[in-house]
Amino acid sequence: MPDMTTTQTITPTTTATATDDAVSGVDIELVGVTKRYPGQKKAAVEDVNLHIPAGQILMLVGPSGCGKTTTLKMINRLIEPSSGQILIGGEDARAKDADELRRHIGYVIQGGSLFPHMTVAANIAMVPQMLGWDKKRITERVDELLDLVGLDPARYRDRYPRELSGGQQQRVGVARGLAADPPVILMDEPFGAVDPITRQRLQDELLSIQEELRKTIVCVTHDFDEAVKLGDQIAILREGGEIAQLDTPANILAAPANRFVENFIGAGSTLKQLTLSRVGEIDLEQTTTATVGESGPEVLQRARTNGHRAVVVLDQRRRPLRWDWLRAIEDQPVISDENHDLVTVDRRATLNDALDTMLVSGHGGVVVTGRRDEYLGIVRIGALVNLLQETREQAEQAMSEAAELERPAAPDHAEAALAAEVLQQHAEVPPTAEEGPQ
Ligand SMILES: Nc1ncnc2c1ncn2[C@@H]1O[C@H](COP(=O)(O)OP(=O)(O)OP(=O)(O)O)[C@@H](O)[C@H]1O
Repeated sequence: MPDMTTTQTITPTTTATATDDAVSGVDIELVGVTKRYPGQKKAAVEDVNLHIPAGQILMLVGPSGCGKTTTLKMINRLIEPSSGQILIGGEDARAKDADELRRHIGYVIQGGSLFPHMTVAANIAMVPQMLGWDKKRITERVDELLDLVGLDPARYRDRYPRELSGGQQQRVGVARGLAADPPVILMDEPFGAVDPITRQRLQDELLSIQEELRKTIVCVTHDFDEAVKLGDQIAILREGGEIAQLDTPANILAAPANRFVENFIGAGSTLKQLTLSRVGEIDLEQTTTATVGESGPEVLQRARTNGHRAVVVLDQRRRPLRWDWLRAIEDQPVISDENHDLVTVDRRATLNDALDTMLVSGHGGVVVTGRRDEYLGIVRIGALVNLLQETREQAEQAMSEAAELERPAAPDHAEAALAAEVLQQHAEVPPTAEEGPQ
């Protein structure tokens, strides 16, 4: 048995232990793993020790060239380690046939990397086909997966990748990674090639899928916010695959282990705290809603009685269509079904995602949706300011405790004050003349 004393172990989080029954992932262990590329003097990855418990997401981040991809690809042996041991579910990965090993490890990369000459269904079905599944089982599985990643099977299964948007291709890539229900999924910059709003959606979807399936996921990203959002734990690597810090996102933000980590996290660690909280975790504000087809004057009266200056218009299935100022309602004898492509956020989005959307909204807030895109409420910048102020107070408390224990200092509270001020200003911006009510 190898010496495990120096292995960095990820402590299971509360969520991981709460529903252990549902975990379909298995443990991964890297023991003294080194990769030396031919002709290179220095090892790309040297003596890495990691233990990723079943059902958790580990995010690998670090500067370019530090060995993230090399570490990831050694797990499914797309890159052969020079030395060390890799255990997946307690079994030695290096003792297995590499092709066989890869059939039981999902692999998702940037852009989905779909085969252009194959339909969506054929792309997803690749591994199940290699595993010899029968046709009926494969067809059912393809449809089930398309549903899971939010694509209507009837509409998309026979399309070719060029007939899909970047985000849809990435969804198919995720479906393909999940196809044979592998316990382990490796992801290399999975959402790197899509626009920020689509990226948020894909991240939210991945979290929702993971809530259900509880795979063991190792994911490389350049985006520290993405690591904070998705990771149960984050490993920050420095050159040679050296682990500068391995911990939960909250702990890394609150107490960076060293100067390298501090620099890597960069400025704005207080604002990054917003990435730790989900929209669904805070009290949503309720505003007046109206349903398409309702009497405009009645809605107007209701909103005025409630003291609201705007109304969220919902379709018959309670999905938000637009956010009208009262002046717009005055022009509608009957509430119209006009769709303004309102940008909403899912309850699983982080407060940071919500802030991005709020800052471009004339309402200083954003509409929040839940299951099946149904309206849940709204969240305003003011609520985030309050949260940051609470975070600052907690940070101050932590700092005084840390000072006693001579631990590294927690987040910079001067920065929190500044951030809160900036947000306060945004919260106070009045609606523009055209948008403004009365
Ligand atoms: N096939 C190869 N042959 C030689 N050296 C390589 C090879 N692949 C990677 N390297 C080197 O190994 C080191 C680690 O590379 P790796 O791709 O794992 O880093 P990374 O952290 O994923 O980088 P990036 O964020 O830029 O993708 C780098 O110095 C790189 O130049």
